[in-house]
Amino acid sequence: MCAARAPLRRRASTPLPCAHQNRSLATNPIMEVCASSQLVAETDGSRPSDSQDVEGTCDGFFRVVLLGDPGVGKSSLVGIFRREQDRETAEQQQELYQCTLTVDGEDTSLLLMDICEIQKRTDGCDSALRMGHAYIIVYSITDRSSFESASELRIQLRRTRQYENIPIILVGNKTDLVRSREVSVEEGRACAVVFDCKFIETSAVLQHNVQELFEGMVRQIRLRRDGADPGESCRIRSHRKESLSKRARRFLDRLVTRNSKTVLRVHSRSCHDLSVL
Ligand SMILES: Nc1nc2c(ncn2[C@@H]2O[C@H](COP(=O)(O)OP(=O)(O)OP(=O)(O)O)[C@@H](O)[C@H]2O)c(=O)[nH]1
Repeated sequence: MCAARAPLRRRASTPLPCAHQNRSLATNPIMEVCASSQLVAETDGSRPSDSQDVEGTCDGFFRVVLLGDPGVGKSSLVGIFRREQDRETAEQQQELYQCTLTVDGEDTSLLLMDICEIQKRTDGCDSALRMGHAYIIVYSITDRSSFESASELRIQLRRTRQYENIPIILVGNKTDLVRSREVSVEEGRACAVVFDCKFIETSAVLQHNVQELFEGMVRQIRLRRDGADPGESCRIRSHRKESLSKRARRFLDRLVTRNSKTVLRVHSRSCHDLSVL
């Protein structure tokens, strides 16, 4: 069904497809990509056109930005697309990777961007939140504070891209560390429902559900690209806009004050099914 093809693999040291020549680690990779991006939202918050939700790609690449606390496994998830020899000669900061996935018989090229840590030092993730066609927000199931950070990131993203229906997948990584689990599957799912995004748990170390994650992301991108009824999509968006902030804030408050034995009762809807909107 889905196969990662090696030839389009990207290393941070190789040129980006759209005129990002002369890149060095001393420069800011996000700003370089942003500079040529047709997708970057105006800094005054003006509304980008609907067609920019998942179109306007850079040379046919969909920019998928990975966000999340340090150490949750972003590089490890992206690293699964690296070939073995690349890992051996890995530079310290390889944050951009191209890969082409064949999903349901169609190729889709992704530019995976694990760059938030670098960006945090300069503008607190702001440009990373503006430039992605799609987002993967990662937390570690063994680290509750990373789960809370993921929720905060979702709110920030919502604020920054409020008029856009961008694909977002919340990822609970490190499921192999069963005994150290601090965040239950139900909490992850509940968070995704409240925050109106998709959800999956992975183990980068065991490569469990990693392919499903990236396949799912490709499907989410295509579902928006092929969007059925733009009118309906607009209505859904405006409804979401009205209610999400309040729901999200309430959920975060409950997270912070929750008793560890309390079960968050939120119906799962279809947040675990990455092949539907
Ligand atoms: N057991 C286990 N360890 C993992 C998993 N994913 C990542 N790790 C480990 O967690 C540590 C941090 O992983 P990274 O991939 O560097 O995390 P990161 O989110 O990219 O961290 P920053 O680069 O600091 O933002 C490494 O020691 C990884 O080997 C996983 O699924 N299971």
